[in-house]
Amino acid sequence: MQAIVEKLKSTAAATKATDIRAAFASDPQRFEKFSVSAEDLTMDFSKTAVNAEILALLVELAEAGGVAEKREDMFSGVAINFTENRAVLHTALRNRTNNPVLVDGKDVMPDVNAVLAAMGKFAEGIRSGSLKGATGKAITDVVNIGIGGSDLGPVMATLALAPYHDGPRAHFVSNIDGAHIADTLKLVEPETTLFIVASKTFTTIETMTNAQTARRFVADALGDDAVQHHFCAVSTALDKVAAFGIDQDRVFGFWDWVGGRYSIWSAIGLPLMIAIGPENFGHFLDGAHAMDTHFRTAPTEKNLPMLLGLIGYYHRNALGYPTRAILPYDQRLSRFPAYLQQLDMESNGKGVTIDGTPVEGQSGPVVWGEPGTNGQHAFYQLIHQGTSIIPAEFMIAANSFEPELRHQHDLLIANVLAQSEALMKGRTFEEAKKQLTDKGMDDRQADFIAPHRVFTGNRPSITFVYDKLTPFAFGRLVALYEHRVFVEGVLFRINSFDQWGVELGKELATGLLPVVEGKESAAGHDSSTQGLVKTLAGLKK
Ligand SMILES: O=P(O)(O)OC[C@H]1O[C@](O)(CO)[C@@H](O)[C@@H]1O
Repeated sequence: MQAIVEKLKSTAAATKATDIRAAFASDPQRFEKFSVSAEDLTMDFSKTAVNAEILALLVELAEAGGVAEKREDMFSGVAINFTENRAVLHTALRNRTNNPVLVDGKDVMPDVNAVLAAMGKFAEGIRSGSLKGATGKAITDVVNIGIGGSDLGPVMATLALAPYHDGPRAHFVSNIDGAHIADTLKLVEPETTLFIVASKTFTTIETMTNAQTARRFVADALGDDAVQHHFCAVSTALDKVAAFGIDQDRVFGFWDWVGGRYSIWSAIGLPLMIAIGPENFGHFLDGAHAMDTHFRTAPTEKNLPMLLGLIGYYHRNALGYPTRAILPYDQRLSRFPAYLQQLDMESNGKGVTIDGTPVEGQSGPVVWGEPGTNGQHAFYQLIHQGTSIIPAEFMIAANSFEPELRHQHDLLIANVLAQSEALMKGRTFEEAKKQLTDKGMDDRQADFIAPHRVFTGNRPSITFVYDKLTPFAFGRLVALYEHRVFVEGVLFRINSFDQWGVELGKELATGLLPVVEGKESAAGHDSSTQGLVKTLAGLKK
């Protein structure tokens, strides 16, 4: 692998691959050569430092890394999450062909389908008003209580598919900060609210604490007996849910082979299903399944997740770019960057390979972003003229849900195209100076000002274009990014499916609570922690 990385570096230098502007100038066919489509979804990577030689090396890299073999291991239920001895089968949750998927010799599809059917029945009951609250009133508000993968997927997806939202209002509470649940409870009435307690493990302190607060909210207003009518749960830990006191017929299970950050396709998607209905939820699964099939069958040079992952790896390890910006030109994808932060950084933010040795080179980049055009008026300055190169990933639909505002959508499209063009082309000193002198500035002053108006250009971006953000298109987009993370993880030679890096802080927080509450001394903690405990205690009212 390292040999191919070295070859990528030397080839990029020898072929001047990073001079993207020159590549466009010399090849009018560049877009045709370096873009791929699957149905209405097109990925344009012509504005990256890729040329025929680099592409050939990336294909070689995928082969050397054994990506195709690992991909089959994942789809066929091999326990590739070896540190937890688990298969990784979120793809089974959207396996719309229903072909058997075996885990330890047992087909998981009957269970998957049974939970999906139970979710559908429950969601329809809430949506139609046949499942009522304790006082006989229909449910008008659903509050999902979860964190990480038990929150980010549902909240991001419910927002993304807002045009399909015809069920009760949806709210999401995640933070242990009491402000989050307090502000949410002000918006809802106990009699007409359903709380979904969503936790894979059913031990997460944030979720359990918020769930207890919500339970008091219902019990104080309507009595203890009412609680069962206003709660349901989603978890893999059915025994723990029973101990919380939620009725068995209001519990929707999933399995340890579904990672938290890959769980939106499971019963964790219940708030989304209640919001948009089971049929649209099914289209969302269909879209992901279409991407799974594409990922599994398309040749590497035409395979969207493969190319996205290979270019991501190339950016990180051959070109040394430390971050990437996710820039959806779609307000409804405003939480997509946050969702991808967990998906990507919790999966690939590791420093140890599957052999237990340090990662050679770099693993996952910092992922960040905001929707356009808001980002343009905030941090794009740095992307265009800063000293770090930040590969940008743009996404835009050809059609919006507001045909009456077509002129606004055309403006949005013009903006996204302008950004990728500006990043690639830039503006030379001569061009900048001419603009100034054309406006009447004298030569000396123009020489002084022009350097500040130079854009180096050659800044890479990938643009995704699709028809419209339907449930199908959205499911396909999320699955595309999941598989990209997979491809990069294989190339980094890490286990993308555990998350031990979140444990230490959790353990220390548990130990620090009695110290913060003043029940135990801070002795034994470092002097900074002791000092902060003391300062906070001094301010405590
Ligand atoms: O669904 P749970 O078990 O409450 O976990 C929530 C989140 O916490 C994490 O374990 C990280 O702390 C995530 O991986 C997970 O999505």
